[in-house]
Amino acid sequence: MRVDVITIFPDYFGPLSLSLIGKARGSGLLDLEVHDLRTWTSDVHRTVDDTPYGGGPGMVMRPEPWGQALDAVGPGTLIVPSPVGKPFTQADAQALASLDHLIFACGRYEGIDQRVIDDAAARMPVLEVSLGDYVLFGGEVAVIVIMEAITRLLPGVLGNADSLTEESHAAGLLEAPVYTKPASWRDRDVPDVLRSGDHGRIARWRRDQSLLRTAARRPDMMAAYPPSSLDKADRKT
Ligand SMILES: COc1ccc(Cn2ccc3ccc(-c4cc(N)[nH]n4)cc32)cc1
Repeated sequence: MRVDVITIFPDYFGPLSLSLIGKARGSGLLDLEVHDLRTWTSDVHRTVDDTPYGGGPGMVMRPEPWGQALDAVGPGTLIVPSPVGKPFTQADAQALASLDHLIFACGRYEGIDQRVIDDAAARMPVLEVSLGDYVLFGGEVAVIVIMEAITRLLPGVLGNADSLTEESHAAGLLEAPVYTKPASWRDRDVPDVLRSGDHGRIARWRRDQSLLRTAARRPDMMAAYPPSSLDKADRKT
């Protein structure tokens, strides 16, 4: 997978050289390049922002540098983190993980001139995505989160591919609690079922825990939970 990131803060992406993403880059599974948007400015001050038409607080990112940057690195699938974007989901991560070329546009200030998005959409798929109902300073942190969600789905990145097949978020539920040694810690014991060796019982316990957690913490996920995936044992009689 080829990924181009365009930003005015390239140093924000140091974390993408670490851990499993760093290994994926080193092994060639992920070909990632970070570009400084100011590369495509032409004035002595390398200006990337200007005052908003119609007035209002803050500054807006100018269209010219963005247009030239996207011309240079595109075409590909353009992902623009934004407070007004579609909520980013695991399904989105799975869909994006199957693509060949992603381009991330990291906005700052009050955002990017809308004409940049409209012009790009005329020649490549564009997704404006939100990470949640809170406001960040810019798109960089969102890109790091999205890149983690996508990269862990790339074949060969996670040593234990089972982690993905059993992932409950992909199945529409929250994960069950996890435990490791010691069996007893500060007078708190690991649930006996997890030490029973009875894999069928363990699977049912984990499923029940996932359903309980999802019902308690994410009624929205519970409401959307596909009844077709309920085992007979889970169906309400
Ligand atoms: C319209 O009001 C605002 C517009 C922009 C901003 C700051 N800002 C600039 C670019 C940018 C990119 C993504 C995000 C973001 C994404 C999520 N889920 N929260 N915040 C924030 C961003 C603040 C407020």
